[in-house]
Amino acid sequence: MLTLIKNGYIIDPKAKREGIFDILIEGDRIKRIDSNIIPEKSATIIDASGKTIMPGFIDLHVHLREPGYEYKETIKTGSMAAAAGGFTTICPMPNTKPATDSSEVIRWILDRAKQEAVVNVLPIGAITLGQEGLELTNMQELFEAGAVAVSEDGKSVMDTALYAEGMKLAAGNKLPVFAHCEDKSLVKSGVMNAGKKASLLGLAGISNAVEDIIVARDILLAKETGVRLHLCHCSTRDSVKMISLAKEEGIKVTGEVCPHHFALTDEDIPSDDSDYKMNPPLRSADDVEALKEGLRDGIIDVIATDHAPHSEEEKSKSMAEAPFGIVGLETAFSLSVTHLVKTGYLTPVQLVEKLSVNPAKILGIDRGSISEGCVADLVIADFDIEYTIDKNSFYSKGKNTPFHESKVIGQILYTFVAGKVVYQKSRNS
Ligand SMILES: NC(=O)N[C@@H](CC(=O)O)C(=O)O
Ligand SMILES: [Zn+2]
Ligand SMILES: [Zn+2]
Repeated sequence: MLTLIKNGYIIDPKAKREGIFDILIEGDRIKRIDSNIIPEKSATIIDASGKTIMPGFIDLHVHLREPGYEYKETIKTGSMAAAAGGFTTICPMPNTKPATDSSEVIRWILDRAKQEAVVNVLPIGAITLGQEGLELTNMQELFEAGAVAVSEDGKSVMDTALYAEGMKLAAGNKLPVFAHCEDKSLVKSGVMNAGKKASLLGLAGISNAVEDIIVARDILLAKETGVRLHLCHCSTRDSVKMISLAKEEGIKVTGEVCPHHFALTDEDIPSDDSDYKMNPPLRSADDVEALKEGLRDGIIDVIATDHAPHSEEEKSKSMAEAPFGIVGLETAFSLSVTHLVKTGYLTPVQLVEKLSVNPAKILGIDRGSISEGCVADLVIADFDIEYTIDKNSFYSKGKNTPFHESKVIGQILYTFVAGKVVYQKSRNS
């Protein structure tokens, strides 16, 4: 099986290739990259003139909800949403039911993904049993079963001594720790950023200190234990500052920002609407500016979605009652192009670094490039097309997004995983 993608503009920072080329795909691999390829055998031809070709995106932070919460999302539907968003590899967090805290659950997810997923699924194991914060998981067992990282996402490990022990075990097994930073004792009943807007809406606030205190703690623990620390969904100016300081000191820390945190501020929350409720919350304009500058300056390494689907019934409740989380896989690229590339914060090359090259590096996987001989995980996108986001067109079961009917720029046209088209934009979407 041959596929020839003609005249696309390749952006591949890892291979230092940028320009218009043809790509010949044979089976699951990239066979040739050159100008004007004429295949020996008959090939399916895709005209990519005027379009951009990038290595497939890698999302370090998704919630696929399986096992246990299949009414919110399944590995199958989550993977289809990923494909539609240009993501060819996704890492599901362990807050499932049961939690991903044993080799059995890791193997079950991998098995299910092999049968049903249209993209690569690399699971993240829990740090404590049942994510209860009391007893560490067997990280060697998780690693051997296929976990690519450990995390307690959904909450922090609040017992600092236990966490330090966990970090040492993770480091010993070459597993990075993906940290959700939230001091539970400070949150109380908070549902949105503490500030003027929260007071105006009469809702309880979540201060920046809730995140910043644990970011500081976790960086210090990483310094002491030598673990590779990846900070999930950073939302505050001080998180960016602390990551910058830690990097200057040579501590092995990386940072991630989610599209909603750079696309919206707390002032954009129109009313008591739980489609604007996520953890951490939408922050102030000053924080948003710091996140965008952090991305621009290379302090923030990764854009990840924290795709967190919930049912319509759950999200029809008020801010105070509904669960935290919004979907993100199908809007991440457009929001990034609209709010980072078109506004001059990131070049398209830097965007590919944040969405593909750096995540691959953090996972230590052989992805994030489209060179000859590589597995053909790639996307074809249009950086200039304008469209209106429609949540009803999502492949995800979750429709919980604050971006429904938002006008954005940039769209995914094709997604290839191992040489196969797993998503193709239909003419009227
Ligand atoms: N981000 C969220 O608001 N929710 C996530 C949990 C998490 O990422 O902490 C979820 O699992 O729903
Ligand atoms: Zn989290
Ligand atoms: Zn999460």
